[in-house]
Amino acid sequence: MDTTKDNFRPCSQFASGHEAVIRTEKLTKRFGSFTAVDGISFSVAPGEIFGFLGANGAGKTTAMRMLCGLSKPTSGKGLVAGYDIARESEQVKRNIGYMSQKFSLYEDLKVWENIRLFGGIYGMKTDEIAAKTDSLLHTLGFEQERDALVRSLPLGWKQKLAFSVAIFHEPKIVFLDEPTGGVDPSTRRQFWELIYDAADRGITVFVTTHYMDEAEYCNRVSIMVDGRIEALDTPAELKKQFHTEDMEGVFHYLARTAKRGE
Ligand SMILES: Nc1ncnc2c1ncn2[C@@H]1O[C@H](COP(=O)(O)OP(=O)(O)OP(=O)(O)O)[C@@H](O)[C@H]1O
Repeated sequence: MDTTKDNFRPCSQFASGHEAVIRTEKLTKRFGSFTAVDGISFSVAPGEIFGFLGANGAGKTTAMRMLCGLSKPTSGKGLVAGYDIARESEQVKRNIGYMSQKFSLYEDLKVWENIRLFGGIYGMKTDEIAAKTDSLLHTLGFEQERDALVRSLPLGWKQKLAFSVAIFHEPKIVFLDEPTGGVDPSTRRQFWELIYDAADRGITVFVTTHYMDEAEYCNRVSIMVDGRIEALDTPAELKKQFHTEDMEGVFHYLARTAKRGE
């Protein structure tokens, strides 16, 4: 699939509808007297690719950890896949996939062993994992790498495999925390083709990135500054609103007021 913005699907379908798969209301996280996430409210529709942007220290990872059921909110509410992130965190975890640059595959295991391991962790049955492994390796063009140690793969291949493993159990939502960090633009585009395929199958993609070309690929983008969401709309609308030609301009306009991460 072509990931140029002109070929992208219309965004109007993602206006805040009734059937949001992620919905937050004044979601807040404090560490002592410091407010890392400051009352954020937004919703994400099924199959949407939602970009979650912000400068260093804006609060993205803290917010994402709450949405994944890994950290309890101090106040406010969050529903993910229909479950309350504070009270039903185990159900939340069962209905999502997660990938970050820091936490992904086991380098000392083979490609197929990683697939089996994560399929098991996500609750899939052994025969289902075996049946889907061949088709996954085929889709990725990794048939020859089946028995290779993950350590031996180029970074871009590892990230594609990590993403595929994170959605192997067909979760409702996949959370991606800077999934393409350190990868060259051409490999990043290939990675985004996998994201588009997942979204076409109805999987909602919630992604943080520091790359503004990737922000253009999202259906909608939110931009956090010092714990708050300062802007949220389609890339086209944001550019119009901030009178800039690209997302880089929007981001810098908002991020220049940030007190954190200086
Ligand atoms: N466990 C913690 N205790 C105290 N402060 C924390 C804790 N976790 C995060 N913070 C602070 O909360 C703020 C938001 O951090 P967070 O990691 O969520 O930002 P981020 O937007 O993901 O940044 P980056 O892009 O650099 O990853 C930062 O100032 C950070 O130092």
